[in-house]
Amino acid sequence: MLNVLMLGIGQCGNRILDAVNRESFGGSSKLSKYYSRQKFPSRVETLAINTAVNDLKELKFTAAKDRLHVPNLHGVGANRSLGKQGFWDNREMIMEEIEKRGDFDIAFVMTSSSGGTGSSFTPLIIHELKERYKNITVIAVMVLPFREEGSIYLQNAAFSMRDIMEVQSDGIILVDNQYLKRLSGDIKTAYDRINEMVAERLLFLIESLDSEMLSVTDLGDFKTVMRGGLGMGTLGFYESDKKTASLTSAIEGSLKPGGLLYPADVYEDAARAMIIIQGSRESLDVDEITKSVEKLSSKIGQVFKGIVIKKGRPKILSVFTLGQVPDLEMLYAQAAQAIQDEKSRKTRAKKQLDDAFAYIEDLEEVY
Ligand SMILES: Nc1nc2c(ncn2[C@@H]2O[C@H](COP(=O)(O)OP(=O)(O)OP(=O)(O)O)[C@@H](O)[C@H]2O)c(=O)[nH]1
Repeated sequence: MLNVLMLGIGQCGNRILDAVNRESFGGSSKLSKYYSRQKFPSRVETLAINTAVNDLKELKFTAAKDRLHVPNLHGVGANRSLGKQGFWDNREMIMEEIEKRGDFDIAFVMTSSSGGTGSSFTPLIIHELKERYKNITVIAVMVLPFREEGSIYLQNAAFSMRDIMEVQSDGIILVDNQYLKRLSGDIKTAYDRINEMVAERLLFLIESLDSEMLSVTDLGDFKTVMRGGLGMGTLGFYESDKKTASLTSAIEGSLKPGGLLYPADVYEDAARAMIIIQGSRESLDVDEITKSVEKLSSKIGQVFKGIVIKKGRPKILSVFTLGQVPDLEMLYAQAAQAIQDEKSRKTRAKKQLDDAFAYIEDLEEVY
C-alpha cells in the first residue's frame, strides 16, 4: 500500500486539496456529505497550510485537524520575502505537523506559483521533505497565473518556478489557469472546475499506482516519467462515453488539448509518458491498447502503460514530461517586462516626489 502525503499550501493549494477531499468523500453526489471518512485507496494524509486564517476557514471538505494555520493572520499579501521568513520562523512547527502523520512514499505539494504564501513555502517544504524522508518522491503541483493578474503575480511565478527547480523535487506537474480559463466565464466557476480537474487526475493516478494492474506501472515508472525532459510536465484525461469511437480514440483523447492541464503538443514536446487505462474487463482490448501505445512510443520515445480493471467505461489518464515549454518561456519574458516596467514606474514616481520636495528644500515652516 502506498503512503501518500498531499499538502495544499496557500489559498489555491488549500482549495485544490479541498477538491481532493471532496472527490474522496464521494464527489458531488447527494450522499457525499454523510460520509464521515474519506475513501482513499491508499493511506492518504492531507494537510492544508496557510498564513491566512480565513482561507482555511472557507474549506468545506478538509477536516479541522488537517488545517494548519501558520501565524500571520491575513496572509503575506503576495510578498515572497515575507512568506519565506514566515516559513523559517515556523519551520519546526510545520514539519512536526507533517512528521506526526508518519512515513510517506510520495508527496504531492500543491500551490499557486504566483501568490505569496504557497509559492514561497513550497520550495522550502520540498527541501525539508527531501532532507527528512530519505526515500520519498516529491512532486510539486504548480498553478500558473492568469497572465493579466498583474506584475507581482507574474514575477512571483517566474521566481518560484526557479526556486522549485533548484530544490530538486522529483518532478513538477504544471496547471495553467490562463490555458484553462476557457472552461468558464466567471472566475469562481473556473477555479472550481480547474481544482476539480486537478483533484480527479491526482486521485486517479494515486489509485492506479496502488492497484493490481493487468499491465503494471508503479511508483518507479512514474518517477522515471517525471525525471524525463525538463522534469516538468502535465496530466491529460479522457472519459469515454457512448460517442467514443474506439479505445484508440479514447487514448488519443487523453493527449488532446481539451484534456490537458497545461498547453502542450504532446507528440512534439513530450519527453516521456505514462498512459493508464481504467475500465471494465469487456471494454478493454489489450492488443488494441498495446498497438496505440506502441504508436505513441514511436513518436515520444518511452511510454509506460498501465491497465486497471474497474467497473465502467474506459477512463484514461496520461502523465507526461516535456522536452520544451514555449509557453513558460513566454511567461518569463512577460514577467521580465513587468519587472522592468514596475522599476521604471517607481524611479519616475520617486523623481517626481524628489522634484516636489526640492521646492521647499531651503525653507522652514512659518507660523
Ligand atoms: N486554479 C486555481 N487558482 C487559484 C485559486 N485561488 C487562487 N488562485 C490563483 O492563485 C494565485 C494567487 O495565489 P494564492 O494561492 O491566492 O496566494 P497565497 O499562496 O495564499 O499567498 P498570499 O495570499 O499572498 O498570502 C492567483 O494566480 C490566482 O489566480 C483556485 O481556487 N484555483
